[in-house]
Amino acid sequence: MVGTPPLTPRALHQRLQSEGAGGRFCIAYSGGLDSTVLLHLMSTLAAEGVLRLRAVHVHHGLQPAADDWASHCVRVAGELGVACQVLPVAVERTSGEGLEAAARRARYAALSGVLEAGEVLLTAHHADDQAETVLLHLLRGSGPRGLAAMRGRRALGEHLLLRPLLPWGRQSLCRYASEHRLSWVDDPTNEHTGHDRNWLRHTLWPVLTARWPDVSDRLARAAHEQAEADGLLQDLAALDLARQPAGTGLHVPTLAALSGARARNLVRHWLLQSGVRPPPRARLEQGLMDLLQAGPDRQPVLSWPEGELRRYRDRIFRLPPGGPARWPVPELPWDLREPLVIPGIGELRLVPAEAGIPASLVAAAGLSVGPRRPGERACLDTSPGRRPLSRYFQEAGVPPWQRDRIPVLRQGGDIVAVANIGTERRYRQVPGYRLEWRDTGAD
Ligand SMILES: Nc1ncnc2c1ncn2[C@@H]1O[C@H](COP(=O)(O)OP(=O)(O)OP(=O)(O)O)[C@@H](O)[C@H]1O
Repeated sequence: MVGTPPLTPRALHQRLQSEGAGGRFCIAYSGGLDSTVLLHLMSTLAAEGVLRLRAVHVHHGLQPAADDWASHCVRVAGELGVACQVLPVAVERTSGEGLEAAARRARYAALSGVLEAGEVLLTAHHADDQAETVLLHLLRGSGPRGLAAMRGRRALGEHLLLRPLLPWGRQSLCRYASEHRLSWVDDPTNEHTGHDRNWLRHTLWPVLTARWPDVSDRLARAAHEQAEADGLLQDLAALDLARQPAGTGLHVPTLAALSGARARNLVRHWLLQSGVRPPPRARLEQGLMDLLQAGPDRQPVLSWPEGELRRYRDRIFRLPPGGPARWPVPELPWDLREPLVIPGIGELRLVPAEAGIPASLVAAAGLSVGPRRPGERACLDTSPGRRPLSRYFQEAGVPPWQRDRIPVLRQGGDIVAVANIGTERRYRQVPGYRLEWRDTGAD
C-alpha cells in the first residue's frame, strides 16, 4: 500500500505496538506462504527477546497430505526456535454451510480454545486477501459492514485476533520468502477456480491489475471508508438503543417510530451485540415489517438459520434458531439452599420477600423444580380460588414460549411456588422468600 514501509521484522513490530498488543503471541500457522512469512518475521523478533511466540497448526484432516503439512509445520517452526502445537479438528461436513465455511468455523473455535489469557492470535491475511474479500462481498451484495471487509483487529471470544500483515501485498510477502529462502506447502485446492475466491485470484485479478496496478490500494481505501460509515451506523444504533424504554427485548412502538432503514439498523446492531448474525436484507425488511405491523392477537415470528425474532404484545424478543431449548428432564431435585443453574434454560434463586415461601422449607425433603404440567391450577395471589397457571402467565405478560420454561417448585408433587409469579396460598408466610428466575434462552 502507498506509504507502507518494506516488510521487515522492525516494521511488523511497530505495527503490533501501534495495536497496543502485549508481548505474547500465537501464530495461526497453516504452513502456506503467508503464515510462513509471518512466522519467520515474528521468530526474528522472538529471538531478539522482544516478544514471546508460539504457533498452532490446525489439522482439518480433509486432504490426503494433511499429516505431511502438520509434520512440515512442526519441523519448520522448530528450526526457527518456535514451538508448534498441532490441533486436530473434526469438520462437520453436513452442516449445510459448505465445507470451506465449516472448516473455518472449526478452525477458529479450536484456535480460540487453546489461547492462554493475555495471548494474542495472529493470522497472516494480507492486502490482496483484503482486496479479494471486498470484491467478494460486493458481488454478494453486502452493505457497509461487509464491504469494510477484514479489520486489523477483532475480538475472538475473550481474546484478541490481529492481522498485522494487512498493509502488505502478496508481492511483498513473496519477495520476503524468496530473500530468506523459506519453504512452505501449497494447498492444491487454492487452484480450483470453481471456488469464487480462487476464480477471482486467478482469472479476474490479472485483468484488474493490468488496468489498475494499484487496485489493492484502491479497494483497501474503499474498505476503510466503509468501515468508517459502518462505525457511524453503529453509533446511531447505540443512540437508538439507549432511547428504548427499559425492559426485555425491543419496544415495538419506539422501534416503529423510526424510519425503516433506521429500525433495521437498530435490529442488526442489537443482534450483533449478542453474537447473532442478522438475517439477509430482504428477509429482515419483510420480517421486521410483519413483526411491527402485526395485530394484537397475532404472534409473528421472523426466523433464519442463525436465530429467531418473536413478537409478544409490545415487545420483540431474540431467540436461538428453532426457539428456546426445552427442560432437560421432567423434574430436578432442589433444596433451595444454593442458586440453581439449568444450562440453556436459566437461573433460579431464592430472595427475601414480604410474603412467600417459609424459611422452614429451606433444605426440606422432597422439593423439586420442573415445568408446568397440563391443566395445573394454583392459588398464587389474593383471589380466593385456584386458577390455571396459564391465567397467571397471561396476566403477568409472560410470552407463550417462556411458559413451559418457568420453574414450578413442588413438594411431593404439590405446587409450592411458581418463579417470578407467586407462592401457593397454603404455603405463603410473612415474611418469606420468592423465587427469582432469569431466563437465559431469550432476551
Ligand atoms: N490449518 C490452519 N492452521 C492454522 N492457521 C490457519 C490454517 N489455515 C489458515 N490459517 C490462518 O488463517 C489465515 C487465512 O487463511 P486462509 O486465507 O486460507 O483462510 P480463509 O478461510 O480464506 O480466511 P479466514 O480464515 O479469515 O476466513 C492464514 O494466513 C493462517 O494464519
